[in-house]
Amino acid sequence: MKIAFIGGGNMASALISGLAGKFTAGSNIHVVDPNAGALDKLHAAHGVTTAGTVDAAVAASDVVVLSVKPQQMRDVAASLKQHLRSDALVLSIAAGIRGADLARWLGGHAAIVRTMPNTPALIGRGITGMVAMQGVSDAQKAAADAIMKAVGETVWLDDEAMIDPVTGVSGSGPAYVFYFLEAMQQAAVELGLSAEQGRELAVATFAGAAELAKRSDEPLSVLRERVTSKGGTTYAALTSMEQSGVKEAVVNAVKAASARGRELGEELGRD
Ligand SMILES: NC(=O)C1=CN([C@@H]2O[C@H](COP(=O)(O)OP(=O)(O)OC[C@H]3O[C@@H](n4cnc5c(N)ncnc54)[C@H](OP(=O)(O)O)[C@@H]3O)[C@@H](O)[C@H]2O)C=CC1
Ligand SMILES: O=C(O)[C@@H]1CCC=N1
Repeated sequence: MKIAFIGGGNMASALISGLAGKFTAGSNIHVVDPNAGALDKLHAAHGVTTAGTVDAAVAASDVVVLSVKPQQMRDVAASLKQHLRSDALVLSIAAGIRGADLARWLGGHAAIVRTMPNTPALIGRGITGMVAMQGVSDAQKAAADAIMKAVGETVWLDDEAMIDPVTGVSGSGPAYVFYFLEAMQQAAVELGLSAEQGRELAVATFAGAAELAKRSDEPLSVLRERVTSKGGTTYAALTSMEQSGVKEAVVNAVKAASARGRELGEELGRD
């Protein structure tokens, strides 16, 4: 399977790192991006072929992943449409951009799967929300699933509108985790530990707790309560978080990301 990426930035690089040499040989992956330095790095790391603009290798690809910023998508689609094979599967990873708009910009191309991956794909631990537009065959749906499963888990959605909530939870989610880790590290340092110790303790705690939650069938609240001894240290911390409105702030943040996804689609889809 030949896969072309249009846009070789952060998320494309994470996907390519997860796919090259595992799902398919790096030489089966072609990356188009105007930044020569980024292309050189991807070529050196994974043996992918590269180009500065859409070219014949894109036209020869079975799958074309659209991995430019949402604001760049309309122009990219316009420059891509005359090169796109009618049977090529298009995977869009862009936040917001609606399938119908993309199909129109691509001159009525039918086979489009909208996806919302996340950067842990880099280490095969991503999770991708996916929705197939009408016109995607079962074989193409299976191919899209196989590509994204090669870099982690997949969750298929029936309703395209649900891709915005997925963006809010898991697409943007790694940034919230890193933000929380930064706060835990800062607290560790303020309490006298070194930055390295703070990072090690915080990261191991997050990874361990997340893995425990993944392997458990119990409600998350039960797992939390097991850490929380009556009148103890965790109780003191959680009471402080409640008083500071941490849960509400997180809920509002996820909703803000989801709303921004919907807004981007509306803004950028307008003719
Ligand atoms: N980062 C993430 O965690 C996630 C991102 N996404 C989605 O992935 C997409 C890319 O995001 P991200 O990787 O963060 O963004 P980046 O800006 O890192 O990557 C986009 C790349 O596309 C390049 N580009 C611009 N115009 C063209 C063109 N005409 N042809 C080919 N390449 C072009 C950009 O170059 P230049 O910088 O010079 O413009 C840049 O290198 C977005 O749509 C985003 O919504 C989805 C899930 C998670
Ligand atoms: O911040 C963004 O818009 C992209 C989409 C999800 C993660 N990063």
